[in-house]
Amino acid sequence: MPDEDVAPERVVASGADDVERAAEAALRPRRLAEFVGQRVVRDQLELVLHAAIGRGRAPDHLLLSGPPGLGKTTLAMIIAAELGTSVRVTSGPAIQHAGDLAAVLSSLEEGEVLFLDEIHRLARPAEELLYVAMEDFRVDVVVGKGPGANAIGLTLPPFTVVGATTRAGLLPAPLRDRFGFTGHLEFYDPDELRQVLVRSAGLLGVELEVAAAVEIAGRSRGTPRIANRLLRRVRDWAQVRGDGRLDLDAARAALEVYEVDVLGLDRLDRAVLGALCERFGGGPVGLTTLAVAVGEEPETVETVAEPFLVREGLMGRTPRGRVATPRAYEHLGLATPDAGQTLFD
Ligand SMILES: Nc1ncnc2c1ncn2[C@@H]1O[C@H](COP(=O)(O)OP(=O)(O)OP(=O)(O)O)[C@@H](O)[C@H]1O
Repeated sequence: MPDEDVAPERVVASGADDVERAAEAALRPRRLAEFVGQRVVRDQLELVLHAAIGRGRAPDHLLLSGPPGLGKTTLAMIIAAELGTSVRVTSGPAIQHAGDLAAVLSSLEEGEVLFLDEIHRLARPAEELLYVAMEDFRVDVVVGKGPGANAIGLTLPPFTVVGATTRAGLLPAPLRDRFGFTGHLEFYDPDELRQVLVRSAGLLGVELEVAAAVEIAGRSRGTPRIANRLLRRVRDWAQVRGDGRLDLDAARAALEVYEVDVLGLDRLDRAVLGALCERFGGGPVGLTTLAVAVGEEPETVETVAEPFLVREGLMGRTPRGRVATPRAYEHLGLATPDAGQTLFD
């Protein structure tokens, strides 16, 4: 799970736990043509892949970057499918020692894709081993221990690393430079999310009315993972409390139960924003003070609530602390401080 997602139980958290990943697997598009949105990256990838297929060679190593839940894992699987090859999956945190990576690398078949999720979290020795493997298709395996230890160089068959990262900026330059292509995934617009939802509903075998799809899409924070999760919650509501139909009423009622508002804010987001506007007069206020006011750890406020609030233009970060924007007051149905002053001046 990406490190910024510390609260997987939030219905709007952008990360996923293992149970959810299993549910997601069934909804993954399998080919590039089924992958909704991300027109630029899709276009670029199509070129890279078709050129490699035409030459009968493994393509350059490919890096995918962007926030959690936008489709990096999905694209890695699609890349392997388009190349007609298999994919081996591992991640930075799963590789404890360089030897773990050497074992994976030396078992790769010709043309295989190695998907390295959260590549920015690889330990240094493993990273160095990866440089050599990516550049020279070679891995040095140390046999024995102490003074009698011997490094044996193994030649690897050509393969393609697909790296995924939520923090491209954290990748050391030598590692970044070994990728021949970097695709940046962007947040999806509501119409793209609506298409994701319609496709997912079809796969789940439920009928989703257009108005309900639009409603869910608008509250999904630009993220297909969240859209699919909200769809499953709406389906639950329709089954248990409704008449089974996924219509606008069901969508609104379910999202109210899960306290996801019209912008996709949940209870924590609103608590942070409410404290900022009402208790601190719109700020500026320090992160720690703000976190204490809502009974959360500063890290949770900073990594879970804040990025979306800033992206939505509801909160600003200044050198003196966090500030609420006029849009925040408007969203919470509060009078802006300026409007208040005009009343009493
Ligand atoms: N473009 C898309 N079209 C349709 N479904 C998508 C698309 N992108 C993502 N999804 C769906 O969203 C879910 C999450 O996608 P995925 O696991 O690929 O995200 P991720 O970027 O790898 O996230 P993480 O960084 O947390 O691993 C999956 O169920 C996937 O099917």
